[in-house]
Amino acid sequence: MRILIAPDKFAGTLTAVEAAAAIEEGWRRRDPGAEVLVAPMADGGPGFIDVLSAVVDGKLLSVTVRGPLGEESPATVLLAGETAYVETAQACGLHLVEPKQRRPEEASTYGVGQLITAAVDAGARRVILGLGGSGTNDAGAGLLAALGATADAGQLDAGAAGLAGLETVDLGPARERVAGVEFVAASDVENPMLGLRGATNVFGSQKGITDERKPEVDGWLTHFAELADRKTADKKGAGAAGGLGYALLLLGAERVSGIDLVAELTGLKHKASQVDLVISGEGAFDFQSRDGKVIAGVAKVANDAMRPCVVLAGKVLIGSREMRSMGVESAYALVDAVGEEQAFADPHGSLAAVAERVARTWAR
Ligand SMILES: O=C(O)[C@H](O)CO
Repeated sequence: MRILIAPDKFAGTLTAVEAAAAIEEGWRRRDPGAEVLVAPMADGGPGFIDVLSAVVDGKLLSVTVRGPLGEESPATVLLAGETAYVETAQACGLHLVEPKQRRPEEASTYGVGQLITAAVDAGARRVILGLGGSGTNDAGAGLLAALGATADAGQLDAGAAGLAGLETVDLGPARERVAGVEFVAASDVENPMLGLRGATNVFGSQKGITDERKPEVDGWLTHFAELADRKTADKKGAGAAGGLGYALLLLGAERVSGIDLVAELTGLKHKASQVDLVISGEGAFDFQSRDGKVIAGVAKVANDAMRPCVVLAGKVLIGSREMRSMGVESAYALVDAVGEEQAFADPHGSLAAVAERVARTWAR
C-alpha cells in the first residue's frame, strides 16, 4: 500500500514533523511493506519555517527579536537567494506567552518588523510571511513602527491599547524602509480586520480578549484604520494574525493562502497522485479546520487527485456530514481511542497507536 502522510502540528504536543513520524511508525507496525511519502504541513502559523526549511534550498539566519510582550524571542529567517521566508508566530505567536501572563490588548507585532528588517538587511527583495497562531491583535501597528512608521499621541508599538489615543499616523518612513521589496502574506484565514467577522471578534477569545472587551478593542483597530487606510481593512486576509495581514497589505503585500503555498512548495499534488491513501491530522479537527487550514487544504489536494483522505486528530469536533463536505472520508480521535489523559501524557505513542488501528481498516 502506498500512503502519503501530511499532517499539521498537534498544537501544544507534536510538531508536524513529529506527528508525521508517529503516524508512519504506527502504520508500519501493521503494514511494514508500505511505501510511505511524508509531507509535514503548515498553514502559515507555527511550523511554517520548520516545514519549509526541509524543502526549500536555503540557509537559516538566526535573530533575536521582541516577543509579543517585549521579551526577547529567538527566531529564524529562511533565506533562499533573494527570497526570505518569515514565520510571524516566532515573534508574535500565542505560544510565546504562558496563558496566565497573557495581556492581549498590550501585545505587539514589533518583533515581526524586526524579522523583516533582518531579512531585507540580509539581501531579501521578496519576503514571504506566514501568518497565523498569533497572540497579538494590534492591526500590525507594531510591525509598522519597527519599520519606522510614526504617530503623534498614542503608541504604535504598545498593542491595540496604544492605538486608542492616536491622532495622526505617518506610514511614509516604513514604506521607504522597504521600498522595492515585494511582500507575500501567506495567511491561515481570509477574514477582514474589523467588525463581526474581523480579527477581534473571531480570534480574540483564543488570545484572551473577553466578549465584554471586544467592542472597545475592535473600536481601537477601527480608529487606527481610519487614520491609516479604512478600505484596506475590508480586504481578504486583513484580519489574519490580529490584523497583521492589514499592515502587510498597507505595504503592498499580495495575499495568498498559507496552506496552498506550503502544498505547492512541498509538491503535495504530485505526491498525492502517487499514493492510494492520504492521511492528514491536527490537534483539534473542528469548524476552524474548514477554511484555509491544513486539513481542508490537504483534503482538497487528495480529492483533486481522486484519492481518499482520512484524518487523525487529538479531538474530532465536527459532524460526519461536514467532514465529508470537506472531502474527508473518516476521522479518528486520539481521545476516543486512548483517553484524554493518555493522549496528552504520551502524544507520540497515542498517535502511533491510532495510526496502527487505522492501518487495520485501510491497509491492503
Ligand atoms: O493568528 C490568528 O489570529 C489566527 O490564527 C488567524 O490568523
